[in-house]
This record gives sequence, C-alpha cells and structure tokens, in this order.
Amino acid sequence: MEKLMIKGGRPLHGEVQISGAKNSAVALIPATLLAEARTMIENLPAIRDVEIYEEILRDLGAEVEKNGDRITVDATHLTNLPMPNGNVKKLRASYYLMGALLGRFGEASIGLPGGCNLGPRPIDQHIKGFEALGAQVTHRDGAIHLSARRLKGARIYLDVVSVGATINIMLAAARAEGLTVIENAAKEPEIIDVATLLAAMGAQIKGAGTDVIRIRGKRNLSGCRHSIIPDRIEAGTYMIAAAATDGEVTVSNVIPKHMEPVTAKLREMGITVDESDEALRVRGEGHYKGIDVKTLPYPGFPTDLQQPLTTLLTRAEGTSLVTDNIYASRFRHVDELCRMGANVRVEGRTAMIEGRTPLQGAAVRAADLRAGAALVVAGLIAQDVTEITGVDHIDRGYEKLEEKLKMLGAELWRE
Ligand SMILES: CC(=O)N[C@H]1[C@@H](OP(=O)(O)OP(=O)(O)OC[C@H]2O[C@@H](n3ccc(=O)[nH]c3=O)[C@H](O)[C@@H]2O)O[C@H](CO)[C@@H](O)[C@@H]1O
Ligand SMILES: C=C(OP(=O)(O)O)C(=O)O
Repeated sequence: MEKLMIKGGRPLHGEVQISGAKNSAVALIPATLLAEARTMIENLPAIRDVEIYEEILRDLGAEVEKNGDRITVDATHLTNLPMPNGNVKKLRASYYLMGALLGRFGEASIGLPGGCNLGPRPIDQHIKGFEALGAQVTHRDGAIHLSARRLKGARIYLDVVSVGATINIMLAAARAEGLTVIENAAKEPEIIDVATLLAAMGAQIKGAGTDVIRIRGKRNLSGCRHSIIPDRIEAGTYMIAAAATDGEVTVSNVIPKHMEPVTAKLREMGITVDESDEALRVRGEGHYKGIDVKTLPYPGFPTDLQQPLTTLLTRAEGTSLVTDNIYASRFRHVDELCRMGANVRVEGRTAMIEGRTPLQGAAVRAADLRAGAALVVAGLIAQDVTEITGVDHIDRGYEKLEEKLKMLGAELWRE
C-alpha cells in the first residue's frame, strides 16, 4: 500500500503554479463528445480523474491524442456506447456522459457514478432536467438508461443548486432543438468554463455564472480549442498550507476573483493575502483568530476547502465552527486529525474546533480527496513524521503534489 510520508515543521516558502481545474476538466472532456470534429483542450491537469476520463473516451472509440497538458479528441466515430460498468464507476463526473451522449445520440446507458463518499449524492436533478428535455429515464441494474426520440428545449427549475445537474443539462441542451432555460442554476466558475467551450462549438449560451442560464441548441456542433481555468480548490489548498506553516507563498496562475471567498476568510483570521493580476501572496505569522465558516454554493465558501481549513483552524485562538451546508457528513478527516492531537467535535453538520492544539505526526488514512488534503496540511505542521495512506484519493485531484510542496521547502516522500 502506497504511503505519503511528511516530516512536519518547515514553513512553506516560494511560488507554486496552479494547474487547470479538475472540476472543469472532467466536464470539458465529455463535452468534446458532442461534436463530430476535433476539439483541443489545453491546461489539462495531470491528475487521476483526467486519466480515467481519457480511458473512458478511448473505450468509447474516440481518437484521443495527449501532448503534455493538451488533449485533442476526435469523437467523429464512436462505438461501444453502453457504459454500465468499469471506469465510469471510478469517478463522480462520469455522470456527464449522460448529458453528452444524450445530446449527441439521443440515448445513453451509464453506470452510477463513483467519486468521494461524502454521504448521499443523489442525481435526481440531473434526471429531472433530462426528462424535461424529452428523455425517458430508467434505472436498471446499477445503471441509468436514457433515450429520447427528440430532445427539445425546456424551462427547468432546479430544486437544489447543483453544479453537476447544471452542467449536465447544459451538455444535453447544447444539441437540443430550441431554447432551454435553467433556473436556480449553480454559478461556479467551472460552469462558465463549460459554457465558453459550448459557445465556441456553436451553441448559444447566455447567463452562465448567474442563476438563469439560457441555451439555444444547435444540431451540429463544431470543434474548437479551449484552455481550462485554474483550479481554485488546488489554489485554496496551497493558500491554507502556506498560512498553516507560517510560511510565505505566492500562489500563481490563479484568477483572484475566484478565490475571494477563501481570501476573505483567511484575512478574517489575521492572515495577510496580497492580490495581483494572476497571483495571491499569502503570509502567515502564527497568531490567528478563530472564525465561523459556512459552506455554500459559489460565491460562498467552497465545501471542497472546508476540510483543509479545519486543519488550519487547529492553530487559531478559541473555538471555530465549520458548518457544511452542502454535504451532511463531510467529516471523515476529523477522527484522523484528532489522532494527531486536534480537539474537534462534530455535531450534525458542524465541526467545533478548539484551537491552539499542536499536532503530532501519526499514521492516518485519507478517506476521500479533501480529507487527504486536510491530512497533508496537518502533516506539514505536525511534529515528527506523518504517514498518510489512501493516497489514491489525493492523486484524483492534486497534480504533482509532492513536487510542488518540495519546491516550497516541505520534506515529504512516498513509500
Ligand atoms: C466533479 C465535480 O464538479 N464535483 C464537484 C461538484 O459535485 P456535484 O456536482 O456532485 O455536487 P452538486 O453541486 O450537484 O451537489 C450539491 C448538493 O446538491 C445535492 N444534489 C445534487 C444533485 C442532485 O441531483 N440532487 C441533489 O440533491 C447534493 O447531494 C449536494 O448536497 O460540486 C460539489 C459542490 O460544490 C463539489 O463538492 C464537487 O467537487
Ligand atoms: C468532492 C470532490 O470531487 P468529486 O465530486 O469528483 O467526488 C472534490 O473535488 O472535492
């Protein structure tokens, strides 16, 4: 079993380059299936979720060329369309194959998605959207089967603000007849990224980034070239790690506007964050105030950074409260942090963190991707060596984690 070993106690210093966004990449790659043409995507992060998606595209018969951080997909000739099992079970975002293949062929059979276990993660709003567009949807043998004689634009109100449902409906609507209006849509930057690609392919999309998105579909979409936005969750993780270690790090290749929810909470703790056009410099000085944080859909504080932030809050004065309003039980990092000396209690959706508890290296397990990020930050500040298993979760979402942290002066290695 692979282990990540971290010898803690070194402040991070220097500059880190942020990679392309995982949550954009895993939507943009299936979006290429909508065009009978070649599409090029640049600034692709080198992470496991992207590798799995490349394998899925090859399984489907698409021509995939990879060159550094650039992928070219020619989805003109696709085969093997039913995907009830295999790679689709390995990541959450395989649900985008439903929207993409429904849009392209009017039918799809896709196994239920995998991804982080954060408690129940239903896809009822995705299904509601597909049905509104005219698809018949059945759930059999662990897979969703969709078919539509004709996809027709519709007005869809999402009962829950959902990133996945918003993007999935956009994908199918991009080739539907007429106008689709998504109300109560999610506003995450990754949604704008997908809208930019679909628009470059020929669909008409207005309102991405607001809660009403209008899509006028086009029967045939063309190929295009697109560059992925920076990963705001990877950036936030390095910002938190810089502060937690009392370091000084320039987090480069970011869109500072996307980081505002994180920057605001770090500043509230007393951490210095300086902004320039494409970078943020974070300086930690060790005396931090405890804060209350509530995760919310964008532009609220992202649930995906709640877990690493909890580790930072073990260093702050007083009691901090972290409430996850998106996932009811995203606290699988807490027991592990407590094994390292943290004093954190979970009640319902809220973690109560008693601050100023020094951490001690221990053998811990990452139960999901951001639990892994929380434990990496813990390892960086703990005394002695921390041994993290469950590294495959971390590899799903962080490009060259060890390399980037080593460049910042951390001492870590794999065994
Ligand atoms: C691949 C990807 O982009 N993953 C991100 C995406 O996940 P994902 O797209 O799965 O998350 P959603 O935005 O859909 O989920 C938000 C909330 O809505 C609920 N819900 C969602 C869909 C649905 O049909 N019914 C329903 O009840 C979920 O259980 C959750 O409580 O957004 C999450 C919220 O920012 C992030 O944590 C994930 O990193
Ligand atoms: C929850 C996450 O990913 P996924 O939705 O792919 O499981 C995440 O990136 O933190």
